[in-house]
Amino acid sequence: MQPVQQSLAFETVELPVKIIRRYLTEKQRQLLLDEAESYPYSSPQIEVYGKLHRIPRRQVWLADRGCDYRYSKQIITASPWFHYVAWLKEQLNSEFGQSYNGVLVNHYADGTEHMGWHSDDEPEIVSNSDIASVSLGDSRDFVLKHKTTHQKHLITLECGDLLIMPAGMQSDWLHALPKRLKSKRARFNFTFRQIIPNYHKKI
Ligand SMILES: O=C(O)CCC(=O)C(=O)O
Ligand SMILES: [Fe+2]
Repeated sequence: MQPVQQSLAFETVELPVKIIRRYLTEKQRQLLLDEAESYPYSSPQIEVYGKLHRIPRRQVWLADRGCDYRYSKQIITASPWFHYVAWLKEQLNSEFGQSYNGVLVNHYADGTEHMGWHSDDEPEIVSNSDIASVSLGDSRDFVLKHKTTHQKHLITLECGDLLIMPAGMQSDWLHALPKRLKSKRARFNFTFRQIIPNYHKKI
């Protein structure tokens, strides 16, 4: 038989991030989901154009002692690590040659909860470190937008997926987790970061 001639022209799109689908096994997903139900979350108020608003999700910052984080003009003190998330941090550090010392865990109760456009470019993040993002629970769309060309990418993140945002991409790209009103289930996201210890300590 004659080989079929490929007549379609395929465009290859270079993403600014790397995705590893189903990085966590079913068992690991379950253990981490069960643990994440009991983290000490809160929904702090943040100032947007001079007005205070509660963030539209719950979050907690788990990190090594002294690795406090500043989020929208507020210092978030580190809460201690939990067993499975600490295991995952060690796993990522050894597999990807990183030195993560903190993780921001976001809990979105359903598709009404979301996160607006931003870059993870706080000055306490070690500049040559990647950010590793692990998703659990319901699938949600994650969007990227280039700051000058406005080029956009949409990636549906599913339970157990790992997304790597390489060092340097935050200066060119914004990202967001938009509302998805059809989503009725909860989603957890873990963004592992490397922070300069004691950055916010007054001398
Ligand atoms: O929930 C997500 O996938 C995005 C989280 C995020 O961008 C962040 O924590 O900075
Ligand atoms: Fe982010």
